[in-house]
Amino acid sequence: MKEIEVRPLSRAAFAPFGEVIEMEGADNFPINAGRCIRFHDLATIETAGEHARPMISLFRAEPCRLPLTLDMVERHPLGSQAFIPLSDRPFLVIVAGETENGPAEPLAFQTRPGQGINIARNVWHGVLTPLDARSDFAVVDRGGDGVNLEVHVYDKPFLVR
Ligand SMILES: NC(=O)N[C@@H](O)C(=O)O
Ligand code: NI
Repeated sequence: MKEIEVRPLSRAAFAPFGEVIEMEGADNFPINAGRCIRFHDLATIETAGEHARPMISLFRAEPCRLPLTLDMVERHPLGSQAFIPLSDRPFLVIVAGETENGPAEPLAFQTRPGQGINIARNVWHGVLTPLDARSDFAVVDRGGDGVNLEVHVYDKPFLVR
């Protein structure tokens, strides 16, 4: 199996696939008479199609251990999908570019504690994958009519390590 090395998540590396949601390096300003700092406009929620609307859900996801065999990615043609951790545990982020024959070889990132992501509309990604323990996330993605899930199974799986 081809091996995919996990790298630290960074705004620059993730930029082709979406945004990193974190305070570090973010535009910020005080509000509420200085009692709160707003880390402003970290990501854009995309929604398309009939009756499209942004929605908020909570996910409780089971962990995986590395190395991980990856054989599937998915994408949401009608909207973005943001995962914001409610714990300080890291999670695995798998994304892939597009080729004329479907998803490219995937890239794998590990978040630092507190980092979240917003996967842009129609970007191939692995499903939510905590690493250390069952973890809870706030998820912001698209509600509405139509099919918002496309799945691709790779001919040959990858070993993410
Ligand atoms: N299916 C679902 O809501 N979650 C996936 O899209 C995922 O990316 O984890
Ligand atoms: Ni998804």
